[in-house]
Amino acid sequence: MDQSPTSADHENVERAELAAEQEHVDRVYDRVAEAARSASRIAVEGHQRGQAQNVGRVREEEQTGLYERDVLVFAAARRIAELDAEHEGLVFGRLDADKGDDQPAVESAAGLDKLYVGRIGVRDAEYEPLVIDWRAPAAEPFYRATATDRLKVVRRRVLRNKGPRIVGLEDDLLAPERAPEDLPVMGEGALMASLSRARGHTMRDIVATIQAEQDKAIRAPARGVTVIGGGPGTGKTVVALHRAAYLLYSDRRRFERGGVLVVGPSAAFMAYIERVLPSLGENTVSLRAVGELVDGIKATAVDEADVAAIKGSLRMRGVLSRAARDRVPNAPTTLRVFLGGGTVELDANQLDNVRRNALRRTPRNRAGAEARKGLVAALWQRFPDDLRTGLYGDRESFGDQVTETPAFRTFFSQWWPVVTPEAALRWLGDPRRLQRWARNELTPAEVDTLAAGIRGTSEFTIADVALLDELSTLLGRAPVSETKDEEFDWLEGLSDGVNEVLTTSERRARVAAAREAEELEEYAHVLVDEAQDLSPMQWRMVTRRGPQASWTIVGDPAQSSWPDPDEARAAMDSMLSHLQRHTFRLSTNYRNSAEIYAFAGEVIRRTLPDADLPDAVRRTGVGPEHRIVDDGKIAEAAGDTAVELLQLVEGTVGVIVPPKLRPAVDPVLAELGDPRVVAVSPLESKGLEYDAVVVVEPDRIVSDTLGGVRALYVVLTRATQRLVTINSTTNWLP
Ligand SMILES: Nc1ncnc2c1ncn2[C@@H]1O[C@H](COP(=O)(O)OP(=O)(O)OP(=O)(O)O)[C@@H](O)[C@H]1O
Repeated sequence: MDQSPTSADHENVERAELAAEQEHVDRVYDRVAEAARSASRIAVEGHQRGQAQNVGRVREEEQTGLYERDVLVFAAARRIAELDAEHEGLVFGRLDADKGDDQPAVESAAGLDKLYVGRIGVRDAEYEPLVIDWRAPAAEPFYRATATDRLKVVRRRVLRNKGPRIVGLEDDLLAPERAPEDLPVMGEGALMASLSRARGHTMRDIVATIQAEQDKAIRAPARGVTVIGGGPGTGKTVVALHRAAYLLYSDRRRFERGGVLVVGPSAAFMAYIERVLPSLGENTVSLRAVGELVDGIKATAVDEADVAAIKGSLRMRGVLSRAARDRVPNAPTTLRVFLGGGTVELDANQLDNVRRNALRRTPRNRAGAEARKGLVAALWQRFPDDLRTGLYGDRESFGDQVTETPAFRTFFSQWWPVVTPEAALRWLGDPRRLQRWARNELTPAEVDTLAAGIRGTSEFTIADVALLDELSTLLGRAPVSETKDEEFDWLEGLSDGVNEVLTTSERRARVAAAREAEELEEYAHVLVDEAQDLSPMQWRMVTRRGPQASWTIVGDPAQSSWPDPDEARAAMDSMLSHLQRHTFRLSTNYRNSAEIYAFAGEVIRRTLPDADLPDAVRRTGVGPEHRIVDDGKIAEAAGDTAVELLQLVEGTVGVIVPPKLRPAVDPVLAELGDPRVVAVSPLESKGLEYDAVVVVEPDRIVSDTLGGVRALYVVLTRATQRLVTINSTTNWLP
C-alpha cells in the first residue's frame, strides 16, 4: 500500500487507542452481565417467596411479606429491562482532566484523571466506578466544558460504538497547553459526525454529544415552569426528552411514583420520539399526543382551519358551560303524576327552575339526587291539601310514593339521563341550540361554521378532545355504582352475614378503587412539546393533568399553527402564572444545512421580523431548489422528485403535501413502494425530520393551514440535506 509514514503512524496510534478503550468497555460489559445474572436471581427468589404466601385472606404480617416481594421483584425486573435496553453503546464518553479530588476517577497513563461516562453507572466488585451515569453531577464537565471554560477538562473523547464494539473515536482537545505531548487526539469532532448521519424513521438520543447550553436546560432544577425556547432544529425536543430522563434520575422516588407525562402534537410525532427514553434506560414516562389525552379516545382527524380556530378558542368555555347546564334535547317538558286520586303537574318553567337549582353547586351527572329531591319538593307544593292523608300525609312519605310511580320513573330517566361528554359535544351540531349557548361568544357566521363542522365529521377530531375534556369536568362523572351513596350508610349497619359475598368495607374499598381509577390521571411533571401549537382550550386540558406538577414547556412561537399565538401564550400564562419560571434559549440549529435554513429564515422574516432565528452551522454546498410545474402535473412531479432524492440521500425522504392534495399524491408515492419515502401533511410534519424533503404547493400550505406562513416555515425546516419545492407559480417565493 502506498501510504505516507505519517498516516501509517496515525493508523497505528488509532488502533492502539481503540484496543485500549475496547478493553475498558469489555470490563464494563462483563460486569453488567454479572449484575444482570444476580438481578434475575433476585427476581426468581422474590417470586418464589411470593408464591409461598397464603393467598387467602391477607393478615397484616403477610401483607408485609407481599410488600417485600413486590419491591424485590419490581426492582430486579426493572434493572433487567434497563440493562437490556442499554446494549446500544453503554459507554460513550471519556474525560481526561487535570487532577481534582472531587472526581470519582482513576489516573490515566498520561498523568491525568480519567473518567468514563455511560448510559448507566457501573461499579466494579470493589465498588469503584467503571463508568458513571451521564446524569450524575460528576458527568457534567463532559457536557459543559468548552475551550474558554474548560472545567479542568483537557481532552473530551466520544466513543462511537456499534453495540459493545468501539468503532471510532472523536476527540476534542480543550487545553492543548495542559496535554502531555503523547496525548492522542482522534477524529473530526463527534458533533459534526453525528449531525451528518443519515436519518431514520425514529429520533435518536444525543447522550454522547449534548452541547453545553442544552445541558443547562436538561439539568435545570425541577421547580415551577422551565421554558425551553429556540428556533427549528435547535434540539428542543431531544433536550426535553433527556430532561425527563434526568429528572427521573435526580429524584426517582418523586417522579416515578408521581409520573412524568410528555405531551406532543400528533401520534406520528409520538411514534417518532418513542425510542429516545427507552434508549436512555427509562420506560416509565407516559407519552401522549394531544389528541390522546382523554382516556379511550385516540383522535387523529384534523378540522378545517376555520373550525379548528373556533374549537380552540377560549370562548368555547362559555358555550360548553351553557350546553352542559341546559335542558337535555328532546327531554319531556311536563311532569304529570296521578296520586291519591288526583293529578299533580309541573310545567316547563317549573322544571327549568328545579334543574337550575340542582345544578347550582353540583355538575349534572352528580346532581341526580338533588334534581329528584327538587322535583318532589315542587310536586309536594302543588299537591292539594285535601289529598295529604295516609300514605301521602307528610312530605317524606309522599316523596317515597311519588318517585316509585312508573310515570315519575319514566319521566326522570328521560329528563335527567347521564350525559356523556361525547353526546353533549354532538348537541353543538344543532345551529339553533348552539346559537342560544353561544350568545355573546360567537358570531352568527361562527355558529354556522361550528355547527356544520360538528355535523360534518363522524369521528372526533384532535380539537374535539379538549372540548370533551372540558365537558367531562362540567358534566361530572356519573356515580360509579348504581348503589347510591346514602345506601352505603345503610349497608354499614349490617353484619357480614347478611351480605355474603362482600363485606361493607370491602364493597366500599371496591367502589373507592373504581372511583380512583376513574379520576383524572395527574402527574408530578408534565412536559409539553411544540407548546406553541396548543390552543387555549388545549392548555386547559393539559393543565388539568398536573395541578400540583412542575413543568417543562418547549416551543417556538414562529412555528405556531394557532392563528393567534399571543392568545395561546396568554392562555398558558394564565394557567401557570402562579409558578416560578426559568427560561432557556437554544441557539444553534443542528438539523438543517446552513443553505436550507438561510432560505427558510428569509421566508419567516418577511412575516415575523422578530422571529428567533438560530444559527445553522453545517454547510453542504447545496441550496434548496424550486421547481415550477403545470397545475395538472403536481402529483407526478412529486413522485419523480422523490425518486431523484432517493438516489441523493442515504436516509429518509419526506413529501409534505397539503391535505387536499393527498388523494392525488399519496397513490403516486405508494407506487414507489420504498419505505424510505413518507407522505405527510404540514401539521403531521411538526417536530419530524428527513434527509430530503419535497414540499408540494407551498402557497396552498400557507392558505389552507392554520398558522399560514408559520406552517410553511415548519415545513421548510424539516430537511437535513436537500430541499425541493414544487409549485405552479413563483409568487410565493421571497
Ligand atoms: N447535541 C446534539 N448532538 C447531536 N444531534 C443533535 C444535538 N442537538 C440536536 N440534535 C439533532 O438535531 C435535530 C433537531 O433536534 P430536535 O428535533 O430536538 O429540534 P427542535 O428544536 O425540537 O426542532 P423543531 O422545533 O424544528 O421541531 C435532531 O436530529 C437532533 O437529534
